[in-house]
Amino acid sequence: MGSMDTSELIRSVPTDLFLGGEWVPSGNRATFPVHDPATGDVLAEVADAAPEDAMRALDAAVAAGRDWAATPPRERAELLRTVWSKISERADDFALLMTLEMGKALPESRSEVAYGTEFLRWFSEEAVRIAGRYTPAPAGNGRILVTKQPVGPCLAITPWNFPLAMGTRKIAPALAAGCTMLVKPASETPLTLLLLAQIFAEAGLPAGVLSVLPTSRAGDVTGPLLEDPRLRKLTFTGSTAVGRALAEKAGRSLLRTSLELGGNAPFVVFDDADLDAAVEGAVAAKLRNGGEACTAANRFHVANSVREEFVTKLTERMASYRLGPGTDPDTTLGPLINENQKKTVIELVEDAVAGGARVRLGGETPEGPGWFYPATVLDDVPRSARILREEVFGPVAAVTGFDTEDEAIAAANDTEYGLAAYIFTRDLDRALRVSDALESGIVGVNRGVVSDVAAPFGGIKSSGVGREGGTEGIEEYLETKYIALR
Ligand SMILES: NC(=O)c1ccc[n+]([C@@H]2O[C@H](COP(=O)([O-])OP(=O)(O)OC[C@H]3O[C@@H](n4cnc5c(N)ncnc54)[C@H](O)[C@@H]3O)[C@@H](O)[C@H]2O)c1
Ligand SMILES: O=CCCC(=O)O
Repeated sequence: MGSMDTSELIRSVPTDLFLGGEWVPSGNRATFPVHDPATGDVLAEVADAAPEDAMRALDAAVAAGRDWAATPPRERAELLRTVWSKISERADDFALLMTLEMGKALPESRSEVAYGTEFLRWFSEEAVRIAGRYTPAPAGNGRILVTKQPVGPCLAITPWNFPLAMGTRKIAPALAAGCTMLVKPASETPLTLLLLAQIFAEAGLPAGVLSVLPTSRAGDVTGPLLEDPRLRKLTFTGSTAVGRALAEKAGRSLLRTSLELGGNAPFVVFDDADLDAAVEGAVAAKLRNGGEACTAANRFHVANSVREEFVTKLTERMASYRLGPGTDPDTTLGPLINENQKKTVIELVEDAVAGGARVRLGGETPEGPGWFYPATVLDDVPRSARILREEVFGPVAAVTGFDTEDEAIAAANDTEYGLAAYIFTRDLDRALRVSDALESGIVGVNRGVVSDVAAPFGGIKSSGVGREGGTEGIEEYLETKYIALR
């Protein structure tokens, strides 16, 4: 199928609930609007799932669970592979849809399609490699058989910033492992996962294995699920505040829980770094996804001896980014997701500047509709500035200086978060020493993009629990069973 234009695409994307394998039309039920961040206009009205819908979806997931778990891994793998190939054929439609509902520039959306679909292919390959072990008991009185079984029905709650990838990174390993899944997409960007559900249905996914439940009442809809003993796992990606609240609820039911939460990534440039490479890495780490990535470099700690040169070059590179509607072919930086996010970015910049930070680029909000904010560089950011502690989730680079390696490590670790960190140095010993000392789940050494479907992605401290992707990702959906043999 060829690519569609905007109105054709929006008309063709499902806006109903995908409940247990069936499309449930909005009918008399309420709908909620999805906005275009470039204009603030309503793009589509989507059926608003109610708590009863979620319970029906769970009934269906439980009913389908046994058969899906017993489906040969090769068949589960082939289904994921078919969906991977169907999305790849419709890559342009997925990219345009994400740009429309999330705002990011089209090249960013295209990268996300490539990244997001790859989880389907990767986990189609992992589905057939779920292994256990068989060993003699040390006392010689028996044998130990260890097997892996699917966890059971799972609930996934996903954010708006990567509307496809944050869904496929959960759905693909869950289905590969033999679990059934209910997904609640972010209310800002439900359309992408509804289109994905349509493709799963076309590919022949059995009823009940996957449900997609857009809703404007996230807490009301997911609350009863978390209390239902038939649900066996919660996997959440989103803010630390919401993750914490959900973990408390999940804890009451002792649910298996994976949390991919907020970040506050440090980007450390040592005096021996290749500065041009560091600037390229910095631009990627900062402006990928318009700065709205949990891995986004938030704080740039730069050796004072090279700081001025680094900041001058960074400013030059970030100035070349063109702010505009994501659908405009000349745009390299799209709008932020919504008014609230724009307010947060403005507030954090104002706070830093009030404390003495120097604006080297941007810092002024353009007039007109849409939630635009320009690429911004702040230097001399004071230690007290909120932007050094809070995730800005926008195209703002906050730079501070350091003199010694210990000082750089201490500054980098001075945060409650621990998702990604970046270091630039030509000294291998230093790279390994500092990587060991950084309190983060991921370290990028001389590179500004760390995400890879084949690598375990996840954080420590307030950035979460568990890993997605890699060979580790499927383990999150598997229980270990020990069978004691005589
Ligand atoms: N670590 C990661 O892999 C990762 C990836 C992407 C985004 N994030 C983080 O996500 C945040 C941005 O995403 P966001 O604004 O969508 O986060 P958010 O926490 O506001 O929302 C995430 C999801 O949780 C839902 N939600 C909100 N309140 C809820 C409640 N009371 N009960 C149940 N569900 C609820 C939302 O509707 C959405 O689907 C950032 O902090 C970012 O760092 C982390
Ligand atoms: O926003 C966080 C996810 C980013 C990624 O997976 O690369």
